[in-house]
Amino acid sequence: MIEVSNLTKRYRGGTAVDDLTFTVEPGRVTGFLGPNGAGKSTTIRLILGLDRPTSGSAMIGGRPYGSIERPLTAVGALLEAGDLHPTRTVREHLRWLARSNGIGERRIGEVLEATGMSGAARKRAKTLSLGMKQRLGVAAALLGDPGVLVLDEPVNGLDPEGVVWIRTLMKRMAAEGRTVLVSSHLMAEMALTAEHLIVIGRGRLLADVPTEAFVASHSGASLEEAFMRLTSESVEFRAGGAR
Ligand SMILES: Nc1ncnc2c1ncn2[C@@H]1O[C@H](COP(=O)(O)OP(=O)(O)OP(=O)(O)O)[C@@H](O)[C@H]1O
Repeated sequence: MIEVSNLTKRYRGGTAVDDLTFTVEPGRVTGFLGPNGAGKSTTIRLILGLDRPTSGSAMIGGRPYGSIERPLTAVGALLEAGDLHPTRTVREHLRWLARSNGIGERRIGEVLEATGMSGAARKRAKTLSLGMKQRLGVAAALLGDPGVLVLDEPVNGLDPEGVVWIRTLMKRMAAEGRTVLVSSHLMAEMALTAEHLIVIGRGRLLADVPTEAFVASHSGASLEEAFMRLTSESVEFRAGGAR
């Protein structure tokens, strides 16, 4: 479970996350939505201890990320700009991560298999396509067999087969009782994947609802239309002029 309580992050230029409180429950895929600049990536970075909150807290299984021993065994994360050593091979990258978390060599083969990357194990990171990098990122997230998965825009760069694969994987992980938080701009994809939604705008919570109820409350509009209506006041910039 992920618990975000009164989380606030201010930068010199303004407030990215503004008194955000929500819980991500295990056993279902939770979609994390919001227009550009809403604060999704900042929230995810705060959950993963990559940045310090100005106030409030983000807990994973009751603990801040930074205090979790062998964090890969508790939380798997896929971030938009994953850092890959360019000349390291796929297997070397996973081995390096596994070692630092006390994870055995056998698990590397398992995650390569699970992500369709077995055939690419000896490829160097710099030669991977965007879709393969995404798959490697997912393999790294799965390494520690974690109970919590946090995925920032995982569909980016994936071809249609990859999109179905990641959707199926997230649903299976949730069905196994794991906590799955996934951010995306692709509403049609979220409608198919997420059972629950957390929507933010300008750093604030706009909705924390089951996907079905969210769409139903917007008189049968598509998720995309419902999202546009909810966030229309919260977009930072709009084509054609002022807010
Ligand atoms: N390191 C930083 N310094 C200053 N401002 C920042 C920093 N990181 C993010 N921001 C600002 O915080 C706000 C939220 O950004 P964030 O990247 O979290 O939004 P997002 O919802 O992930 O956006 P997108 O959908 O475009 O990825 C933006 O206004 C952004 O400019």
